[in-house]
Amino acid sequence: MSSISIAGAGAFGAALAVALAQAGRKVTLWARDPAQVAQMRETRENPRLPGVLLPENVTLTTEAAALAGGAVVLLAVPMQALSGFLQEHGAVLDGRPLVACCKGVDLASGLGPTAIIARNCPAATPAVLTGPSFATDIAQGLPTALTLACADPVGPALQEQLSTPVLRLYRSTDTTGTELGGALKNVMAIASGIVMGAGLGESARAALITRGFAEMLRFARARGAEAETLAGLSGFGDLVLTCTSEQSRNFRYGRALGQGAYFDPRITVEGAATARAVAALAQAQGIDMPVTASVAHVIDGRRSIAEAVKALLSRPLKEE
Ligand SMILES: NC(=O)C1=CN([C@@H]2O[C@H](COP(=O)(O)OP(=O)(O)OC[C@H]3O[C@@H](n4cnc5c(N)ncnc54)[C@H](O)[C@@H]3O)[C@@H](O)[C@H]2O)C=CC1
Ligand SMILES: O=C(CO)COP(=O)(O)O
Repeated sequence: MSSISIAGAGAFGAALAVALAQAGRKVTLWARDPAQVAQMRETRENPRLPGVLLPENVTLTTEAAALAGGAVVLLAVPMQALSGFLQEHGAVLDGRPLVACCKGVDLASGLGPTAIIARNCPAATPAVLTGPSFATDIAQGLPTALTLACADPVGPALQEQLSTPVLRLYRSTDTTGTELGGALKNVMAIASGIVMGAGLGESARAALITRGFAEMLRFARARGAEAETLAGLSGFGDLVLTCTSEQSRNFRYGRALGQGAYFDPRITVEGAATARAVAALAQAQGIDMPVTASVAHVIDGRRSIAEAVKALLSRPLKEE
């Protein structure tokens, strides 16, 4: 029985733990907060996944050293926490496959998760697991398909280790395209939420998703990704899911912006920091990213939504 370690016991880390344990894997799930671990040990539930029991073969720990027992380690902390997590604990994790399960671009460095892994754990094999999947769906055992990207020949073995009868992984070697698909779709989900919250209509949302996808493709290709990757689960697939579902936190955050409503700042919204990071990278490299720039402007209060919409609609007419 292969053993899998998961760092980060939020909604996604816990959901993956449930899915993999139910498929017979021995799972070690790490969280930094001793009170949260004590509560999960007692109730066998994760507060973000009410009603879902953590199987017996999930061991809960606050000791990062215990993660080193896994043949594979999944990194399910939020993107902006990944660098700090690996600076603190990378030494015990180095030398094995480290699979980033977070979506975004690090604001401080402009790097994606695989580059953050490589920088902190030079002997590790970086990989990415991402695609259209709400944690609650995975935890309930609903059918889900994800992309597992790894540039190393160990990719097929990882795919086997992390697939289950209901969690179907497709393999890729394009780590750049795969991680950018997951990062950029969150920015578009915020934009989509803004459109709906501001009452701009479903036609405007369809236009936004389509032009947003063109922009995702432009940015990813400029950074060496393959266009086909962006047309897959971790680009198009996750874009469709999060731009159209009220379950998406990025969508709900955008909708609150569009409505001028309050949004709880404790909720993880990966697209906010990523919009800022990508807008800065695109500007520095001369890549046209009007939707991303508008999202960054609105989030930072540099433009009202009305101003952002006016600016987008008054761009010079062009070929599709
Ligand atoms: N929730 C979902 O449906 C899905 C989430 N993801 C991705 O998974 C990643 C994690 O998201 P969620 O689990 O949903 O977030 P969450 O908000 O449910 O949980 C985040 C967890 O990370 C912990 N954490 C925060 N900062 C930390 C740090 N510095 N060191 C260690 N732990 C830290 C928090 O205590 C919390 O337990 C994100 O990148 C998200 O995009 C991917 C697919 C689905
Ligand atoms: O990435 C996700 C689904 O694939 C989850 O989306 P949110 O982070 O917007 O909730």
